[in-house]
Amino acid sequence: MAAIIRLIKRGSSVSYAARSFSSHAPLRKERNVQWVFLGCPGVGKGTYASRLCSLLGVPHIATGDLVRHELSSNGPLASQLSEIVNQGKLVSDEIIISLLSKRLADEEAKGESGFILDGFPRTIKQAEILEGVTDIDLVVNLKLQEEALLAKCLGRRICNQCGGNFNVASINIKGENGLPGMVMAPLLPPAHCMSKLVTRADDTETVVKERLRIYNEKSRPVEEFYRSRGKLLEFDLPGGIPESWPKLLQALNLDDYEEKQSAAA
Ligand SMILES: Nc1ncnc2c1ncn2[C@@H]1O[C@H](COP(=O)(O)OP(=O)(O)O)[C@@H](O)[C@H]1O
Repeated sequence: MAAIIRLIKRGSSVSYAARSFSSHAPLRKERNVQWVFLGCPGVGKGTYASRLCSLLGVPHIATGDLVRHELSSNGPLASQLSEIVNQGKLVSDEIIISLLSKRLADEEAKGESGFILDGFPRTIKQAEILEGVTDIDLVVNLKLQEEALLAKCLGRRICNQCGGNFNVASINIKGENGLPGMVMAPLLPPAHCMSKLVTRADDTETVVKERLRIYNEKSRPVEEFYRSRGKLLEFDLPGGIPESWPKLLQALNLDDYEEKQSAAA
């Protein structure tokens, strides 16, 4: 990880580790996974990436969380960032890479290796910088239809005490025009979080629509970047967590990994 931090900081294009994972190969032991989660706002990158991180024992690094942490701690970049984030725009590559480098350095100091990146890279420039400094094994592209994305963002609630992520939306989209229907039950918080729920300032209808527009303009090309390198695993979410999680594990060849982990525990 040290090499990644140094090189990300330098913006160098030196290549780092050897390739070690293809989407259908079993997990190898030499180093932990280095995966990326792509997908539109509201698709559930954070939910599925953090579950996989717990399963695989790697840090979950979400650049959106790094930005929100900088905002809430009133760091030197806070006022500049709040304006950008609350308009649904992207933070500059320079600022994101500086926040990410700091986080990677912290993980390294804790002796962590491997990672799942969530929300990075989001531009071709970020993807090129990342490619210049380390080998990404696999990129998971989570997909949901736009109607569900909007409903999920508007229904998202966060507990301001424990940080838990919940969703009050009850989604029931009828199948039409060749698109499948979709039912997603709300993900309600436990009673002790109920009175502490907050909504993200950028989860309003206008800002979510702008974030979706920006995703299509700036981040959609990142999918092609990884598709052309044979690293993209497309995953259409079939519903909420109960339906999607087992299918995602299957797609990642991790379905019996979860059983082995619980048996070993
Ligand atoms: N890689 C990135 N590049 C630029 N801006 C970013 C990046 N990651 C996060 N941000 C900023 O933080 C905001 C919140 O990010 P995130 O929680 O990942 O949101 P989303 O739900 O839109 O995927 C983004 O709208 C953007 O302003």
